[in-house]
Amino acid sequence: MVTRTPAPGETWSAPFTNTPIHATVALPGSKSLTNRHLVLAALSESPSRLTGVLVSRDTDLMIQALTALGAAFQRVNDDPTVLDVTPIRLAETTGEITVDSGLAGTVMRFIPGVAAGTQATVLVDGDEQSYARPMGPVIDGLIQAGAHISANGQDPITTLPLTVHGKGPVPGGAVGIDSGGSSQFVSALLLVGATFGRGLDLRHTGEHTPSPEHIAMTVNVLEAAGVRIEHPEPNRWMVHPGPITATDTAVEPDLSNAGPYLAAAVVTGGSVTVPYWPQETTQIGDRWRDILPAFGATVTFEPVAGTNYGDLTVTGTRDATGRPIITGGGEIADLAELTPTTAALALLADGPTRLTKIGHLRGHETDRLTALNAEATKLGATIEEGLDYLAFAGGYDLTGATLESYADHRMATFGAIIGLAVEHTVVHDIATTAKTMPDFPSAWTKLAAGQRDIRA
Ligand SMILES: O=C(O)C1=C[C@@H](OP(=O)(O)O)[C@@H](O)[C@H](O)C1
Ligand SMILES: C=C(OP(=O)(O)O)C(=O)O
Repeated sequence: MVTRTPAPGETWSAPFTNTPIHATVALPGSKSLTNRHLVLAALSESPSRLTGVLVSRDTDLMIQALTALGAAFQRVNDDPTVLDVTPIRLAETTGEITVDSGLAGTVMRFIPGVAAGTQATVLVDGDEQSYARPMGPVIDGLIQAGAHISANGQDPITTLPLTVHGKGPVPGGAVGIDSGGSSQFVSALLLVGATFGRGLDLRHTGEHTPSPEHIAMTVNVLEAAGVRIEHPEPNRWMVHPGPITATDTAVEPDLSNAGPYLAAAVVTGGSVTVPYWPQETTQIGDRWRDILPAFGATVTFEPVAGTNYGDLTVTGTRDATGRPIITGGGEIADLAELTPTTAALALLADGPTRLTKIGHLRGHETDRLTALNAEATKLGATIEEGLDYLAFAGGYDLTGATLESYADHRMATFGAIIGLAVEHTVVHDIATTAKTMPDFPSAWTKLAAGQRDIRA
């Protein structure tokens, strides 16, 4: 099947089907793991090889940023998913450098700490929309640790663009920040803590830390790279100073991006299998195993003996007439980046769903609570938007509409899921999925057309 990739900004008629989808979908590498491994490989004492690297806008931006700071990435056999990484020599990185973060939270939050240890002046900028994303606590934390950062007179610094004045190893020590706005503030500091002279004793001073899975992921990859890190009490992490020794690593498939494909099984009453699903993982996307049954789906897992992976299969339910049955999801908390996909299911469900503890999503690629409310209204649904929750009554009679993406890959895939079940749904700027899944429009079109083997 020939499918044309829509250009940025183009509208895209989301494919609709009333035939149950049955497919196996092979997913590319995890964005969150790829960008953590890239940073640690670049800060490592010795070279390493990464396989299963995600090729997307966010990961390209990370590679470009680390290259600008002195790392080198060599494709093996011309394969962009296999990279040999030559680390940065921080003391030899000098001059004036500009880093483009695009709209990537991982780049804008993780790079300033790396830049602080160089001898260069590093301007960290991004898309205009990135200026709305919170940066304050991570910059404050780096300054507390002794880094030198300025931002055109902003005091305190709260947003991009900003300039890091690298002056060699950051002294480090005790740091306290409120990471309620994003788990990436904690992750960013932990990732570079071992390069600080005294290491890092980090406390989160606020109440709620969003996305605890992503912090666990950071701790996990640091430990795999030989960094000693302690978590003596909730909201406190101690990183010992010392070398980072990244090893050759295979990146797990992106379980968050599995979401829309698995949701396709639920909304059509079909079944979708994702191979290479890790048996043990820190990815938040592993929560689909619990979330999708709440909407009435069945989830099975077939481990592949002797490996850390297996086949995860999600099967939707249909009534006697063949109509897909989606039950209300009930109350689900702390979904972070899984929220837009889950919201699509909640809009298509017969019963109520309440998504709570998602207030910090107002600082994601767009204000996702406002965006989901606006797009639900266009489809004919009335939902309740609280400061940090969304409530869906369910049983809506949705009508097709032109949905906005807001430069947000997950709002674009939200539109695609709705379109599978609601005829005449159009998604504006589906190409924004390139942030983490450049092949999404063509893979989704093939899926909807009944192709059984999909490479996403
Ligand atoms: O560290 C990471 O890789 C991420 C952390 C989370 O950020 P928040 O804690 O801001 O939700 C998540 O939503 C984002 O997609 C990726
Ligand atoms: C919040 C997200 O991304 P970022 O890494 O840019 O924060 C996301 O992918 O849903």
